[in-house]
Amino acid sequence: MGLLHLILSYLKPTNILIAFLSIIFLYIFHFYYKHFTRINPLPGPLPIPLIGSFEIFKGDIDAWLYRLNKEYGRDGAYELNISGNRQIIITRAEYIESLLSSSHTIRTPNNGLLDLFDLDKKGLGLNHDYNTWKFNRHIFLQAMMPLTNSPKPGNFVNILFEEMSNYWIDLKQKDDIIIIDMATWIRRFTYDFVSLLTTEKHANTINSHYRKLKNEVMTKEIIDSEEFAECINIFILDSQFVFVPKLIKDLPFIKNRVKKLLDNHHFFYKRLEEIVRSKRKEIEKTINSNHYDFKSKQLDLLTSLIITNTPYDPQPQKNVDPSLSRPMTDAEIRGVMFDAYVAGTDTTVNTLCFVLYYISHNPNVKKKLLEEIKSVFNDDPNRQITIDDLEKLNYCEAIINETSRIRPTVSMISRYSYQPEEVAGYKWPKNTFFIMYSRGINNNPLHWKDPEKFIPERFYEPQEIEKQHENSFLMFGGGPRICPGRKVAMIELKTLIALLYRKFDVELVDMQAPLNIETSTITFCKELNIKLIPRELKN
Ligand code: HEM
Repeated sequence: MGLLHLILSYLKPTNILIAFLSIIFLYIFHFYYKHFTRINPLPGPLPIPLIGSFEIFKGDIDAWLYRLNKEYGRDGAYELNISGNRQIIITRAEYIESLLSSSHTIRTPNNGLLDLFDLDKKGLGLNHDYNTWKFNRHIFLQAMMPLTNSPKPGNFVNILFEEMSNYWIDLKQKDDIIIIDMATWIRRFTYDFVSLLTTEKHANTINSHYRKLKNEVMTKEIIDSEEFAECINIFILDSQFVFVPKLIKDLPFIKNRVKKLLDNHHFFYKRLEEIVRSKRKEIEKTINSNHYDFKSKQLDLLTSLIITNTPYDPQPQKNVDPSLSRPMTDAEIRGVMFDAYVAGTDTTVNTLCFVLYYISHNPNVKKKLLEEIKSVFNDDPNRQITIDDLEKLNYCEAIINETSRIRPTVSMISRYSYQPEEVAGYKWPKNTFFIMYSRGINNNPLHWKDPEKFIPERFYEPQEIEKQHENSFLMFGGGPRICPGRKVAMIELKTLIALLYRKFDVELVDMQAPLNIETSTITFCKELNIKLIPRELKN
């Protein structure tokens, strides 16, 4: 009692203030001492204690990284401090070889708020736990493969495009010109596409957007779909808040953003759980009716995820690691479904918007694309596009690649090392966080001649392809965590581009306007106003 009394009698406001300032001073001293004595100092901006840099909260992180790339990235590596964590940014193809090897399976350290969002050991994209990631990835690939090799993804694109383009035609303005915000329409398109791919249920968000523009009545089902699609958008736009250090999550300007993201996330998970439960019931009903035939049917992704490694699995795996041979639980399925929606929607939307932007600014490229489309569909410009057609659309694919080289939607691909190793000519201790800055690598003049020029021939002419450094183009990442949706994405994009240019003449409304973008974890096209003129009405 006596000691406590003594301490309290000393606790005057000035003493508290001095103690507080001393702690802050010690923290700052320790922070900069660690910074200036760090191993392998690389060039980069001076960090601010705790925060690292305010730029991360300001919007377009990629524009900032690209500026830093020009200032500090000359030798192929620079460094940043984001939210108190040192990050090594690699901007040269030859330095990322080891990061793409099989020993690199972890994308992020387990810090920030991953556990609060129940993402630390769930799904694929943000899962940092090797064993759960390995199991999820194995089952996801097993479920995805038959779907990717089937005509289904292409058929879904044909069906949805038919629906969407009919709405566009109905929205024609004077002189038969249609003006639309392509980013908004395609965002709905990809959401309906992923819904069909994963559950074979039409989510009707293309329809809801049309109804909204026409001021038509919305059904409850359509409003529900809209809400679900919107929560994907919210997550993608604000996802950097998942990485906020726990220590600062309650600061005034961060707390509300974290809360909003968390509420959105709970809603997202709840809806995914309902989708999984309802599909499971549907499957059980089919099994109980004794009319099931999972072998001859091309299954949707969710059905495959549910029945893999059960007695109803149409393609049971032989000689697999026993830890991979059990069925998934509903929580595990929810985790990978979350990834299919988050990783499989906006990446495609943004890539498509960037493709349209670059084609419009390069009339020679557009001419060559139209010639290719004409040569493939000369027989019938209105028929469905098939897998065989896609194999002939090589220039179209080269345009997609060149667009993703110059303006990737995923520009930061991270790896976290759990063992010491050599990267970019330096020996790094374990627990180092690396970012393969794909926009920097894709635009590095050491790998690409005139990198700022849009030249799809780089990916079309065999002699040009031969010249490329193996890792100088990172559209889908690489190594064990390479994008598992890359084939589906290419099918979706090629089919969509061919359908669009076959049916419409496509022009930008404002040729002077730069791309309207913002980067959180991916670069997001906020709006792209396009003028469409139905082809049969031209000339
Ligand atoms: C143009 C479209 C797309 C682009 C540019 C893209 C790009 C990427 C990139 C760069 C990565 C990181 C790879 C790495 O770390 O090495 C990734 C991961 C991933 N992507 Fe895609 N992606 C696209 C479409 C899709 C689609 C359609 C799906 C699924 C339906 C998908 C599902 C995933 C998943 C689940 C991961 C995490 C994989 C893991 O951590 O194991 N992506 N994607």
